Amino acid sequence: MIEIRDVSHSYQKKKVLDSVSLIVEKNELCALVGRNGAGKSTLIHLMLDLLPLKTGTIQLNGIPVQKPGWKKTVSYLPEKFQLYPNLTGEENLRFFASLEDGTVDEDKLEEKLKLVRLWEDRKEQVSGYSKGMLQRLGLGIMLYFDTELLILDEPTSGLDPIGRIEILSILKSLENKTILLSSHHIDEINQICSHVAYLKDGKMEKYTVEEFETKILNEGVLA
Ligand SMILES: Nc1ncnc2c1ncn2[C@@H]1O[C@H](COP(=O)(O)OP(=O)(O)OP(=O)(O)O)[C@@H](O)[C@H]1O
Repeated sequence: MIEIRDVSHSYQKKKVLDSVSLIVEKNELCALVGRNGAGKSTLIHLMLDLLPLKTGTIQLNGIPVQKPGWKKTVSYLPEKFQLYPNLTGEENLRFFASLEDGTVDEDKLEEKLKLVRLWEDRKEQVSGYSKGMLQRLGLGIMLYFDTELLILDEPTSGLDPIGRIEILSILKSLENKTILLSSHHIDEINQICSHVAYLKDGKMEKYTVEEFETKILNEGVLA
């Protein structure tokens, strides 16, 4: 569960988030939507303690961000995940998996590579991977940690239609996950999300996908 209450953020004198509140319930898939520059990345960075939270509170699964333990509750997939191009897909996953305590769970490694449909390509250097494969590997690394809470920054950005469908179908297949993903595509929001958190002029409103389509979409907020 994500609980954001009265969060504000300014860059110099420019107020980007103005007393933003949002609850994402357990097992909910919620899209984070707003025009370019609306403050989506800023909010995500505050949620991950990548920016200092000065006003308001953010709790992830009941743990306030900045307090010990919150990092273990959440995994984040940035828009561009930095992989090692000269390592294979499997070696990349192995590297990130081992960062926690130096060990790798071999069964889990296989399970996640199969889940993101890279088992057959695991021995190939990632410099030879397509954009879609790179993004699926990033997703596999994220899922290796088995956190209940997932935050994804434009997970299908720059992918061709097939690459997007592959990412969406993996996300759709996940069980017992609470997911917040930023997106500019109503078709993908429609396919996998139940709710939309809409940022506009520094304010946040939450809608069901149906409400969002009827009330907001004619404002032309999405690509
Ligand atoms: N480090 C910074 N210093 C000053 N202004 C910033 C900084 N980071 C972001 N901004 C500004 O804050 C506003 C919100 O940016 P942010 O990246 O959070 O928006 P976004 O909704 O993620 O945009 P996009 O959809 O284009 O990724 C923008 O006007 C941006 O120019």
